[in-house]
Amino acid sequence: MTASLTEPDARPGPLGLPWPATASRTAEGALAVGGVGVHDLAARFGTPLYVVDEADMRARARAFRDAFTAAFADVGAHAEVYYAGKAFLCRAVARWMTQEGLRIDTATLGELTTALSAGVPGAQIGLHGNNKSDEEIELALRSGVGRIVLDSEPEVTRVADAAARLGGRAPVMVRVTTGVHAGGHEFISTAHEDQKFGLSLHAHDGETSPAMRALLAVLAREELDLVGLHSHIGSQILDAAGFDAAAGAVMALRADLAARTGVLVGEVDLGGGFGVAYLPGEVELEPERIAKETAGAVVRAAQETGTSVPDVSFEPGRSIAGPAGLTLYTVGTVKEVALPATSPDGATRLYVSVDGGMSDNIRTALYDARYHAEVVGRASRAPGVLARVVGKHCESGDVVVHDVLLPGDMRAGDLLAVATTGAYGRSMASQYNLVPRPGVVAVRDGVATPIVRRETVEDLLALDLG
Ligand SMILES: Cc1ncc(COP(=O)(O)O)c(C=O)c1O
Ligand SMILES: N[C@@H](CCCC[NH3+])C(=O)O
Repeated sequence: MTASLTEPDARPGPLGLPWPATASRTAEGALAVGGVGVHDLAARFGTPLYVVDEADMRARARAFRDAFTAAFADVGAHAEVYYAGKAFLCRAVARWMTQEGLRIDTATLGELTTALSAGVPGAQIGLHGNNKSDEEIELALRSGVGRIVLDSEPEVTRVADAAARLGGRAPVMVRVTTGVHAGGHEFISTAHEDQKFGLSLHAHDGETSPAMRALLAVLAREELDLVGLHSHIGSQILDAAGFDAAAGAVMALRADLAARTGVLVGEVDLGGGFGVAYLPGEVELEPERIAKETAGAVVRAAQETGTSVPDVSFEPGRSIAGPAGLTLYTVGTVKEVALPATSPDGATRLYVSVDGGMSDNIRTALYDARYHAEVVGRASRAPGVLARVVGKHCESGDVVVHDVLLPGDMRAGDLLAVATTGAYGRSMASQYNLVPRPGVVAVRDGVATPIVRRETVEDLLALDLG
């Protein structure tokens, strides 16, 4: 049993983290988000349903933009924030982010096309990807994206050749692996990163690192404009120290390139990865704190390397979308399961099955992620019992919430919400067991607006060519 288990609390009033900012309990004990009650949402749109608190998501985007702009203006530099679309992207979200002054980071043809189709100007879009297709590179170039982040040496040639074919130039960044791998509370420094992204700063031949080789190759191609260096160290990071180390490593590479070639790269992107609160009592990495700490780190690195402070950019995804979203489910089977006598969790566990599962939230199965859930359709005075929220899939690992205290009087038909599912929920959803993916509804000022349609079994059959 985890230490973070808290007694279910259905008292009226605002809920606070990990719930969306506008979430509150009505006097009857039901949850409302964005001024819309969960019974209305379930009746109008069905369950499972992803619900996004639009005001919260916009406010989070603004908070990062404002914090980075202010912290870097203080040290004479310009900062841009790219919303990482992989967390959750649809046209409405792309428009919200653009209206709040953010740019959009994309990583595939689908994300790039969605951002463009929302009306985001190409110049405000970045394209990532460790295995970009020709189609992705060409669309990026044709739509005039602000930057293509190169992830390997062959890609230098591929993007330059594509630009030459199209008769234009390509603004590029080079993504480096700094040896800092961060995630959760931990970060470990390693000389090599045994993973697929980016170009190592470590010189295997003792002379020129893959990152430096790629940079020299970029400078040798007249179709390429080297606009920046890029580093992304991990995700769900709650400590600024990893960014400090990464900034130092990237700034050292920037100084080294300048010493070798006279080219001082204008921008450094330190990626995303800012952690959020998934459970009651957890804290998130505050925008002001991470902005001030990274600005300090970049200035220190500039002083140490005797170079100017570059412009910077960041790519938060989870910290903008995650806490603004929840998933609403209807409870089905409720089963009390006897635990082995040796179990530290007590005599029984209540298995609460919901009408979705690992197809709408794979993070629990994939990363052993922890979530918080509450009964949100009613108040209950029943004492909390140790429960596990599971889905409807044919898999014993189909768990949505490992451990949570739920009222002992849980029953079929109850509405249950899982908090902090706004990032990497819908965007990583599957149709496992031919379960159609849930839709997404934005709630704001008492109005619910569907922004992604729920799939139907007919949609699935339409893909099936018989
Ligand atoms: C290159 C890059 N940028 C940004 C992000 C967004 O990360 P997060 O959602 O943790 O902020 C990721 C994902 O980890 C990424 O790979
Ligand atoms: N999808 C992951 C994060 C990966 C971020 C992409 N580089 C998650 O749900 O936590």
